[in-house]
Amino acid sequence: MSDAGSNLGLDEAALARKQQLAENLAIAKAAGWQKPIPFNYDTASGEHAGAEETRDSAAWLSDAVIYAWDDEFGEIGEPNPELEKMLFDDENIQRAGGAIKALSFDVNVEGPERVPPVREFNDAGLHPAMLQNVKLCKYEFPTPIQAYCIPAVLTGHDVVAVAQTGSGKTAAFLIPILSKLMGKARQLAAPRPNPGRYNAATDRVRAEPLVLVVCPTRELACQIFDEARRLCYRTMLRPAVIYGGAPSRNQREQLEMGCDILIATPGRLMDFMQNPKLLSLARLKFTVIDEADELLSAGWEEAMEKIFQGGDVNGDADHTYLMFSATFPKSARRLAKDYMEEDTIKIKVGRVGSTHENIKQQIIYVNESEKNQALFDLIFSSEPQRILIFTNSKMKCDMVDDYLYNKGLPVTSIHSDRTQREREDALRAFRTARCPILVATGVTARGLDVANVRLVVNYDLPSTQHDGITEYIHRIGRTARIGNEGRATSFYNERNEDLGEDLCKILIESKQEIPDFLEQFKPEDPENINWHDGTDDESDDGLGGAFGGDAGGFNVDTAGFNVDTAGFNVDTAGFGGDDAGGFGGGDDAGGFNADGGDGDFSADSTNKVDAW
Ligand SMILES: Nc1ncnc2c1ncn2[C@@H]1O[C@H](COP(=O)(O)OP(=O)(O)OP(=O)(O)O)[C@@H](O)[C@H]1O
Repeated sequence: MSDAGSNLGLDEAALARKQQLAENLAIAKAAGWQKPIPFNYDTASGEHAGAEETRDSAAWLSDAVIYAWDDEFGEIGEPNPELEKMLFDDENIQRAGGAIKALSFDVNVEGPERVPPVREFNDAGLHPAMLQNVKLCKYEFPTPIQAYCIPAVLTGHDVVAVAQTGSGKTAAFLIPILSKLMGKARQLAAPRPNPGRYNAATDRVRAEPLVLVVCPTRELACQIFDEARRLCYRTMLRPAVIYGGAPSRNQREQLEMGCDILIATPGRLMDFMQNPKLLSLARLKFTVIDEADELLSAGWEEAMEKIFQGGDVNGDADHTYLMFSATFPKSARRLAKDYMEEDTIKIKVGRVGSTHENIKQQIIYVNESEKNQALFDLIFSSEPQRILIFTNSKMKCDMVDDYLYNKGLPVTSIHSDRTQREREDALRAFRTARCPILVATGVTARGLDVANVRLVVNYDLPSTQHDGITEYIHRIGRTARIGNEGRATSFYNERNEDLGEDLCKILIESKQEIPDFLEQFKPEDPENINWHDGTDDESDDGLGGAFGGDAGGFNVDTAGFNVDTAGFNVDTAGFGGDDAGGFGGGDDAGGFNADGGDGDFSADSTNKVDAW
């Protein structure tokens, strides 16, 4: 065939593709989907444009604006209406939904002293600035994990806390920690230039944070930073975030202005820890390990060692450690014990690794070769909505993205081979619904909090070799957050039989329908499920059995619990006021008894009621 002939062939094929795309676009449009926005990799990738050059068009998340404190301010800084609007009134912020009751589980607390739950933020003894910020966030009531974590942090003991996805764990640690520091920031914080008159040439300082929050993914780090920006509003506490993939220079510049709350991914943290002129951890009062079971799993050992006892990390007893997650398999719990104090307070909401009924889970049988069509049918079976689709490999992720794009749908994708610029842009497009469909690998499963994700699709179910049911719980937890409702549809076939049993158990536990093809995996006694990962096995979990069945620890009956009559006095409980530094709030709170009794607390008591 001549060159001209082959060109003609190509042109025809290209023309046919164009026509097909136009037809697909028309179908998608008729179904209500907006036009897809192609992602321009040429201009956005680091190689072509250079990370620094694209800064003005799309700032790195680490450069997001924080409240500018002025040393002339009194206890609480002047309001900044523009920033306030940006931080608290963004239409894309997640808001609590009406189905909040589903997050109500038995709360099991174990520790050396009584932890009196707080039913209202007003009663939690929070610093006035924190209380204001909580109101601006539109948080009306503490979630169960917050109700117990706020007072638990007050006791000064280490804390391990486990609660379902989307139940407000980030605020559960940030609110008490930051509130506590607000009353003492002037004494505790390292000297730093007055931000109002900062001169980068002469005023740079070493960052000496009081709080370190470590989490496994960059996206999650930025999200925690966002929450910290909100909760530090109008205070002198300066949050900063450091994470891989984005230019170190920007992050270094932020640290050089001073930093009280450092949110970090482990790799970048270790890099920066090597430069003692830039970062010192000697002042740390709190270290939080978020998604702790992930960070305690293989691959992160070196980072964890350094964070717990490396370099100049404050090794004094006034340094409190906290660990949080929605899942905590037994293997991770054993490791956690090596790092935590003996008298750690352990809080679990419901069964460790469980999920809630607000997620309507559906498992459908789909052969590998039919998955694209099944996905198409699923997407078009309901109104346009925000959808998150998980695949097990980067290649599949790209393939599904291309497939949906060619079907005329507004889709984008994210995985670990993408540059950080691409990752941030994809997530921004998803958050703002410019691209309401996001295809992702597991990298984004943990922690991601995007408002209004109505449907999660497991195009591939996670294999048991890659965290199986634990990853499933985190993935489906991207929908139905904080009292909202959502659906999680998973494509199942014979390749997923390894997951069948656990899947079946989760469906039973969360009162979902069991499809026929999973009947074979039904446990003999559905009322009494045995979780092989040890979540219901309290023996030898390294944490004193705290995360086992009901017999370990105690259940506090919050239904019959009345803060006022129970004699709990917030003023003496430690937070706020002049005495804000007295982390011995637990001493006073120790006399508190949830049943209004004599305060003779016993860790074995099993007063059972539900929270929230
Ligand atoms: N008390 C509250 N009232 C209303 N909304 C809240 C409250 N506390 C937190 N939120 C919001 O709930 C959402 C989910 O919180 P968060 O991301 O901390 O959940 P999580 O428990 O850490 O979930 P995951 O396990 O998936 O990481 C966030 O958007 C947060 O702003």
